[in-house]
Amino acid sequence: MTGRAFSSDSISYLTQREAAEVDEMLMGPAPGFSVDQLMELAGLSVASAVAEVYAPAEFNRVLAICGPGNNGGDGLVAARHLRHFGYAPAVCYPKRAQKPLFTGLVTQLESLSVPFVSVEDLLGGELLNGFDLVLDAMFGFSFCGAPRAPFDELVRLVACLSRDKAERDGKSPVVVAVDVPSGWDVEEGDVSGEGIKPDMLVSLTAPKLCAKRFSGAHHFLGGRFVPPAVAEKFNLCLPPYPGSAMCVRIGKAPQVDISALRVNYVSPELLEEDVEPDPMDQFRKWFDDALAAGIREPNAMALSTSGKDGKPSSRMVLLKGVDQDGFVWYTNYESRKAREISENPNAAIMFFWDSLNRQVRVEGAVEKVSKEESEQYFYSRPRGSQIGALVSKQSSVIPGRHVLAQLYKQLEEKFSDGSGIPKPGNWGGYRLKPRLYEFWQGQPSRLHDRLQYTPDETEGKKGWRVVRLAP
Ligand SMILES: NC(=O)C1=CN([C@@H]2O[C@H](COP(=O)(O)OP(=O)(O)OC[C@H]3O[C@@H](n4cnc5c(N)ncnc54)[C@H](OP(=O)(O)O)[C@@H]3O)[C@@H](O)[C@H]2O)[C@@H](O)CC1
Ligand SMILES: Cc1cc2nc3c(=O)[nH]c(=O)nc-3n(C[C@H](O)[C@H](O)[C@H](O)COP(=O)(O)O)c2cc1C
Ligand SMILES: Cc1ncc(COP(=O)(O)O)c(C=O)c1O
Ligand SMILES: [K+]
Repeated sequence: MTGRAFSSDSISYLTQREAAEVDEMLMGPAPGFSVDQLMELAGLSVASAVAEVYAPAEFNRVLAICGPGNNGGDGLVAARHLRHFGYAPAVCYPKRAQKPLFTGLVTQLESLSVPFVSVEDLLGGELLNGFDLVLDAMFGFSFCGAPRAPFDELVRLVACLSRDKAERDGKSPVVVAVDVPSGWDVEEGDVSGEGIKPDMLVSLTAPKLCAKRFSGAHHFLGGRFVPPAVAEKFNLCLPPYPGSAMCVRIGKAPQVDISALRVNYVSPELLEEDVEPDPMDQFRKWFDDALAAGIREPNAMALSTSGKDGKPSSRMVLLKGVDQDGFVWYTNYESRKAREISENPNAAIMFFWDSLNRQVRVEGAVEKVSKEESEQYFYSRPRGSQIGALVSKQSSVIPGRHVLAQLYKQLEEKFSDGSGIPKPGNWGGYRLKPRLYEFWQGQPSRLHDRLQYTPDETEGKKGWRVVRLAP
């Protein structure tokens, strides 16, 4: 019934030879990829990984240093995607490959007005300090020996950069290595001690052995194109990519200073004259915005209740209906929340729509929905969830997961003829009838917009009064 989480200890690392063999197979008769395809996906995954860690607002000026082989090609592709992501990349590409694939990549960058800088420009002065991020795409898994000119100087320059970081003013660029940190032995790592010391490594296809020696903060895997046949042939154990992501973090979780975690919200102004007179209409508008923004489960809301002891408790529930009478969700009528609601009908719900910088608070009294309404919803649920509702004595203490699995199996067998699963008597909906709403939208310097609605009656006509609250 359940899958086990991927353990980063079990991930495969490739020798230099295996890396070349995987490459060869990928471009062999089956699966028959072209180098252009793989390079495009590799470069896109590098750009995605960079964007996941280093936001364009803070790390805007990127220098991609590109080598003579395919690692350099990945750098050219990544620079193009970074440009589209809102970065301002420049490229240093001293030994240009003459194949159409590479000349095309250069033309594409030129057509985006991405500047090319020379080695002399970089070596000559402080130019490197003008960048926020250096992308090392000099050498990948075919590197061997010591870097030859002009890359010897470039590797030295980037290596100094990372080495001296502690002594500089903290403004020197971060370094992101593509597949293999340049100057490193593909298997043994930085044996000469003269390789670069990246802050981030994006391994492609599968990490190479040298990645075991990587001690920077961020290790990602990209190159989401390995078909099962190739993975099986090379016995590759690779982590799953989340959702539609082009990259996945494979290193340790980043160390962060929790107190420094903050986002400066920037949104359009939320003005009194722009909101709907009826807060339910305003809620629907914002809910539609949340749907359009692709927020996962925009109907997830925090529900706070408190029983007769006055001690509040909160949990998430899913909004399953909204109409002029209020907000509906479904649950177990013998759960903790149900007990608290039976003792005190006053409750609060809250939505937070992260990518929109929006929060909605609603307060009011709660009552059960009719049995018919609960039944109608119950029978619309997936069969598994219906059985789940029968299985779970919500909020009661149970000895272990096995109890749930056992009962689930029994009930599955009991109803294996496909007959309808009856709604348990202790399962149903609640409706919160609003008497207060607050629409919050995040703004810079914590000077957020807050518009609060409370019921109002003017000249016998029922409506809502809107006031602005200090943030
Ligand atoms: N399926 C995959 O795996 C995918 C792989 N992809 C990417 O391809 C990368 C491998 O590319 P690659 O084979 O072209 O080799 P790479 O490492 O770029 O360098 C070779 C060049 O460097 C040169 N060179 C070597 N040593 C040198 C030295 N000491 N000093 C100076 N130069 C030296 C060498 O010149 P040569 O020695 O032949 O004269 C040659 O020109 C891989 O890491 C990944 O990024 C993705 O695009 C897609 C999927
Ligand atoms: C996103 C999300 C949605 C949830 N939706 C519901 C729901 O609609 N109904 C429900 O009973 N529990 C839901 N749960 C589980 C509750 O948070 C909670 O664990 C459960 O209702 C027991 O709470 P209680 O012991 O306070 O009554 C959800 C949890 C999450 C994270
Ligand atoms: C225990 C429980 N009941 C009910 C729900 C409500 O959602 P659905 O009816 O879609 O299962 C959830 C959602 O997470 C839940 O966890
Ligand atoms: K590299």
